[in-house]
Amino acid sequence: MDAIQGAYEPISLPTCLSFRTSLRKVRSIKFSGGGWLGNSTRLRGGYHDIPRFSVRVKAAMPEDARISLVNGHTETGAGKSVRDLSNIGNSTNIRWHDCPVRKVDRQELLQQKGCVIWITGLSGSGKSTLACALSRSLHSRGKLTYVLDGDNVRHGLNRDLSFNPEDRAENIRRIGEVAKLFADAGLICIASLISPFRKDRAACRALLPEGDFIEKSFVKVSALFSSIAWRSNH
Ligand SMILES: Nc1ncnc2c1ncn2[C@@H]1O[C@H](COP(=O)(O)OS(=O)(=O)O)[C@@H](OP(=O)(O)O)[C@H]1O
Ligand SMILES: Nc1ncnc2c1ncn2[C@@H]1O[C@H](COP(=O)(O)OP(=O)(O)O)[C@@H](O)[C@H]1O
Repeated sequence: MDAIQGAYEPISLPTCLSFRTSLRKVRSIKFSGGGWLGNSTRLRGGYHDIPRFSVRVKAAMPEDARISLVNGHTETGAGKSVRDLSNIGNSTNIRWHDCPVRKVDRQELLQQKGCVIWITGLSGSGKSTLACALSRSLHSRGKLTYVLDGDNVRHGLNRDLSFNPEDRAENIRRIGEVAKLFADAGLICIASLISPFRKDRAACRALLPEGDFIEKSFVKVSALFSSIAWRSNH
């Protein structure tokens, strides 16, 4: 797997990079290419054991600059292009704005951990039933939840999408991004989608810190729970 999984937040070129990495520990980030002299930035606090971080670059970064992550003595990431990591194209106007009220503050207020529970399974397998039962159960325990159901989202945000593989991927990508925002808001977001392709679900998982994306294949894992939930209402 690539050490650098792609842009985590919008990157405001040329001064700010923020991304996720699959490396458990990253010691420094190395810049090269574009006439740069292989600058290496040591991350404060030694090793970082979080899967994402931001780095501010003071000098202007050339378009063909490449970055690598250095993990101890090993250099990984194979010089990913900064431009490839950006999801805002050539714009230099879009910048990431941090808000002083952070996820931890919202979690503290709500007394819960924001996360995504992703329920996947075939059409008619009981995903929506399980999502609603779970939401009701958590709600009754004072937990704030929100269900993102494939059917419902296709009535609005994703009404322009069909069921071909490309549109399904886009459907899942958008819902993954919305789910990430809900989790960041401190909610327990329950996404209920067919989401048939593992790579699309993996991309959604990669948007969140480790442990904050809980995936359940409805048919295999949750059938029993669903049966109980369903029977208790029928
Ligand atoms: N091929 C095809 N043609 C017509 N309608 C279809 C098709 N596939 C799915 N559906 C219906 O769309 C509902 C939502 O699907 P999803 O958004 O969860 O699918 S996906 O994740 O994008 O694969 C889905 O809801 P559920 O039955 O609740 O899964 C279906 O009602
Ligand atoms: N555990 C269960 N046992 C029997 N029927 C169920 C169960 N869970 C859901 N159902 C029924 O199966 C149908 C499909 O459920 P639904 O939750 O809409 O599935 P999905 O969201 O995967 O399409 C509904 O009629 C629902 O009432």
